[in-house]
Amino acid sequence: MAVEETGRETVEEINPEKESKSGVVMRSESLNDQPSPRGVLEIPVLGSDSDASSCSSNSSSYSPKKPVFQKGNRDSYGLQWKNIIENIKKKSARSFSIIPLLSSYEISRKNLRRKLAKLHGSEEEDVDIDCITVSKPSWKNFSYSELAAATENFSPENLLGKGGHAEVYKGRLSDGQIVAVKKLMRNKKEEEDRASDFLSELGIIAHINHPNAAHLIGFSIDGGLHLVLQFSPHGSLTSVLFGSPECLDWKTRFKVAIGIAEGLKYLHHDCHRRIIHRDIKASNILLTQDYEAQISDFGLAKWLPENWPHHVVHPIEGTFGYLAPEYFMHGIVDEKTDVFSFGVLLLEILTGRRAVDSSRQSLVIWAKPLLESNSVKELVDPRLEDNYDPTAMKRAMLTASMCINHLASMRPSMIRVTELLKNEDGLAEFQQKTFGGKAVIVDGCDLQDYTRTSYLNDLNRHMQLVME
Ligand SMILES: Nc1ncnc2c1ncn2[C@@H]1O[C@H](COP(=O)(O)OP(=O)(O)OP(=O)(O)O)[C@@H](O)[C@H]1O
Repeated sequence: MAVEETGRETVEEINPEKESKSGVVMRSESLNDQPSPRGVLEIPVLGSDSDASSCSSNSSSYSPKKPVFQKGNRDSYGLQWKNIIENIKKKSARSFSIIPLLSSYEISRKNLRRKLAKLHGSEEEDVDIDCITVSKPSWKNFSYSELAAATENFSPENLLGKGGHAEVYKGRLSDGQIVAVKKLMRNKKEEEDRASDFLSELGIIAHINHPNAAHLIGFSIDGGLHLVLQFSPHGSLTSVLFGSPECLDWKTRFKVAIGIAEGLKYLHHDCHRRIIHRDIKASNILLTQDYEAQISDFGLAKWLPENWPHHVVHPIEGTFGYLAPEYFMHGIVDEKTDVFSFGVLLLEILTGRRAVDSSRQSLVIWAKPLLESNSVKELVDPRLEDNYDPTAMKRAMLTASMCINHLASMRPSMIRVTELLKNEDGLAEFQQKTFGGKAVIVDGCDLQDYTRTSYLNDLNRHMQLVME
């Protein structure tokens, strides 16, 4: 069953993002580091299932766990979640001029009840969603004054970064903890849409718990919408990879690549409902003190119930250069959309080149022939010189090749990607054979499909549309 989702048709047009004739909301953030606003949220406020699913792990010793559905147990977590929603509803009623949240809340509860009934194979009326709670540590509900004090009144000196719909400030809480405060900006977007975006991001980020995913500390709905996140001292991968005169060494690059792969594997395979991030890119990868990669910015993320092979969304949002062909051509969203973006990100890590360079050349288009001819030296970031592990580099190149396959079905799952990168099953299954002097990957990839130029044609056509 494919689920067609037609989000609101409003699209912001703030440079460098623009809506193409094909109805695609594009970001060209790799051209510069301008904000990349987004226009639409497709996840219903509460019917997003976000209140009914959980994925947890212990960050010190991670072991994926399925969520615990506890019927009839209105414990603190259930109440807390309910209170958040109620609070935002109240705030919305007070400070937002338009309040469809109340009605959409009821509709979403209905949706959730229906979906759960389907999953449980029971009648809709039988499912009591009020009683579905999950075990999870609590997050703090901050007041505006606490966050203002922590960030010195959101002073520009504490500004860590600015995205399309948020400003992120460094802050010190009263107990001394250093945090990142993500403040949703008031832009062209309707207030109600921002509240929905906030709930959607909160709903997902609050339910994930993995060393390679951003960690939520709390939130605030006082004086604006804020997420309080663990602070990442090295900022984003963009700044470390492209914005620093120092060359990121190979070992760290490879560790970051594996971390992102592990984080995506967790989102796709270890959560009760699969989570598709939809905006995997270098600026959404944060780095901890010891360069552990953390996937952040779940503003576009979507839940995908087990019996839904994919979503079909419109309009299409994302960042130019990272989008899979089936997504930008047809709006199809599933795990393989993220796998493609991961492939592009992996190429950025290997080559030191951006997904789209200053002359608007796509990294995928540039790298494909080099990957096919196994031209390691031409492909690898020249700043690395010869300081890399050639075997690991080869594995990474092969993995990237597979991830950017234009056919979604040919791309590996993130489980396979982590195995490949970590060489868990050796390179045997994944050898190269030489055909007419060309090295070609033969890991289940159809040779003809792999070497077809249709992706390049699609991408070129798409690029023309976007740039028009
Ligand atoms: N926890 C954090 N620690 C340190 N820096 C952070 C943190 N979170 C975000 N940042 C910085 O702020 C920038 C913007 O954050 P984020 O991507 O969440 O905003 P956004 O508006 O959602 O972006 P987008 O345009 O992708 O939607 C990041 O690229 C990063 O540089």
